[in-house]
Amino acid sequence: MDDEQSPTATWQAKHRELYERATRHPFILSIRDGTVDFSSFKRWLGQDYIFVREFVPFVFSVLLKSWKESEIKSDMEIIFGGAAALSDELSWFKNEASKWGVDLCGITPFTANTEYCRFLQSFTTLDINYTVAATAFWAIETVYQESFSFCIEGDHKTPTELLGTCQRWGNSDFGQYCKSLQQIADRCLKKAPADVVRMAEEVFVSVLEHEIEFWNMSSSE
Ligand SMILES: Cc1ncc(CO)c(N)n1
Repeated sequence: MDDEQSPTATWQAKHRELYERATRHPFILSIRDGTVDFSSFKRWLGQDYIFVREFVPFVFSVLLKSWKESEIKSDMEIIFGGAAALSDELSWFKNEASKWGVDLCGITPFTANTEYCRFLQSFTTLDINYTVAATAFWAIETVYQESFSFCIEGDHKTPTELLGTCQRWGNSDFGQYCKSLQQIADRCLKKAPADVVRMAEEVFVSVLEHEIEFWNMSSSE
């Protein structure tokens, strides 16, 4: 991919510090170096289950926008692939939670989670256009991909019990899927008017901030 032509790659470079705080968070580094506190992991697991449940209507709203607004048929198929995988993902959370003794029914979302979920909900209205929603979708998935792939590459000391979790988002198929989402976002952004591009950049920054708060919430007592 030609980075100079990619608005999303430009933003990754422009907001590098924030981007690294989201994708190389101390919580992720602690998984990779094996010092992670398992009670933090369990907190993350329960909170992320709540998040993914809210992510379902968000992803379907992006799907609906792609069906209405995109001229490229493959967009809908890529997004539908992501949407369809969420059913399996929710089952994975339930299975993982029972392995760790986390009761998913008794979980109350923390503030950072509630705020992130409210942010997701704000995209489901029809006045948010496809370009902005697709940018948010790409950013949300990519933070997890870059974070968890880092835990399984190089000479990591990721605890065996956490390898499945890291592979779920860190595997190369998920990486390829994120690249497809990036191509969708870039193609839309290149022909979008300036105010839409500006809004998409703000959304990208907001996603990074929400992701950092989500990791903070998971790793703090
Ligand atoms: C907080 C958060 N961000 C991104 C993803 C990726 O789907 C997730 N599961 N949770």
